[in-house]
Amino acid sequence: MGLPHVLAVPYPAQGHVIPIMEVCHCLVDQGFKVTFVNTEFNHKRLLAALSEESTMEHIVLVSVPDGLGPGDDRNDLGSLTESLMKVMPRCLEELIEKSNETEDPMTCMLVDETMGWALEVGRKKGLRSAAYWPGCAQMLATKLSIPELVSRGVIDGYGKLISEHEPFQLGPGMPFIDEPHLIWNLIGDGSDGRTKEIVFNNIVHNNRFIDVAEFILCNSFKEIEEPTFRYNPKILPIGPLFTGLRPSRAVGHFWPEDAACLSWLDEQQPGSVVYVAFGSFTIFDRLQFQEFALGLEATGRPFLWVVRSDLTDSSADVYPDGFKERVGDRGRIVAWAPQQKVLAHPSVACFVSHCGWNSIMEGVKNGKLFLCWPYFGDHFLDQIYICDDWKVGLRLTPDESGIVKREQVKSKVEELLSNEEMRTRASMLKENARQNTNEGGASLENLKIFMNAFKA
Ligand SMILES: O=c1ccn([C@@H]2O[C@H](COP(=O)(O)OP(=O)(O)O[C@H]3O[C@H](CO)[C@@H](O)[C@H](O)[C@H]3O)[C@@H](O)[C@H]2O)c(=O)[nH]1
Repeated sequence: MGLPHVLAVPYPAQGHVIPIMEVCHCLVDQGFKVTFVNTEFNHKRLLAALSEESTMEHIVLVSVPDGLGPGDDRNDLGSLTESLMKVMPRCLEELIEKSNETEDPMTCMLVDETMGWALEVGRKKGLRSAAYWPGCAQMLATKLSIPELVSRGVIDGYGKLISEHEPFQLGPGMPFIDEPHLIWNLIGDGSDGRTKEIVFNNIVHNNRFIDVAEFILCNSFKEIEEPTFRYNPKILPIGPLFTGLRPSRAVGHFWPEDAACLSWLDEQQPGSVVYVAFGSFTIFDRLQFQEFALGLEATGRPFLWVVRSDLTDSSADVYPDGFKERVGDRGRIVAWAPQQKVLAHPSVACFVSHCGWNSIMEGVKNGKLFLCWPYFGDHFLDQIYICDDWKVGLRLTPDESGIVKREQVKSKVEELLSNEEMRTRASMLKENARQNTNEGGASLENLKIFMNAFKA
């Protein structure tokens, strides 16, 4: 008999490809072969960003079209989602059929929950499957509870809160959710004003297939979302994921990592550096970007700042006059960092973050404090967890002109770094995270249950 063979299908976004790739490395360690499907667009980026040292042993990278044209906006998540649903099912079927002619035919699928329809492809082709959700469990539980919320009279059949100004709780102890925090309202409304509707309909559509999945996995752990795991025990936490720390494992970056910043971190004092990164989607306008730069300068602290090539809406040199000369070697700016390694570095004191869930898990497992600056989507809910529930971070809040001013950046960094209670709580979370992924830990046990089942 051939190797157990997984077809891994992430949603085509950086925050989805990385964690699914991490799970795939765990599967490879357990003797699985993996075929990892990217869209053609992302496949090219991923190959171009691979470093020479990193390996993808037993992971075969393949690509399929996303159905969009060469110049189309792939950050328009509504049209991307719609297009994928049209073109990808047939491509996946073909991949499965082709593998049936090899020594190791595909035996199971690991599907991004956002693309639940792919579970149906697997079912038709006789594959076992697991769904993976890269955000917080609470958000997944909300998505899966749409029929319950409709029958409880909380939302209508279009996802609108019936009592608009009354936040609701999905289950006891879970965070309160109001209209703007419903996941289908979080992504904006795209250029044609249809994104909310597309996302809501897509969730309802996906929910029809979730029962096909034998496992629903997510990158979280028991202690940080206990009420949610009680409310929906089908959601199995396997986090925080950790492959990104193994030196030679490629985790699927879309941009080449600037590894030299690790040597720069080695030269800094322990617990001194402000690390700033806003994930793969966030965009700043020029004015806010400059104001923030001046805020970092005003902290007087060493900082490592990820400025992606597309972080600002301006192609010109956007830094304030004389900024780079004034901060000199105290400030290190990179286009893409090896973030997991950066957050594990003892020189890093805190993380100024957009609150993407992967970034949060990476910060939490390293005991870091957060300065939260949510951008869109789940970031606002994640911020509530950090600041109000776990109490390991503070908010950066735009003033009445919609700008986070430099004085606020400076004062919040100081307030954060002088807060001993927060530091103690962050260390406790780090310890919880470690226990979960150590031998005998709940997350590791869940991961093993899933892997052993699919190996059989
Ligand atoms: O310089 C960098 C910056 C980021 N990363 C990595 O990129 C990933 C970014 O993921 P995340 O922090 O979740 O942010 P987004 O890329 O914005 O992720 C999208 O996907 C996530 C999972 O669904 C959601 O939680 C976010 O809201 C959504 O924006 C993380 O693994 C980071 O380690 C790097 O390696 N280097």
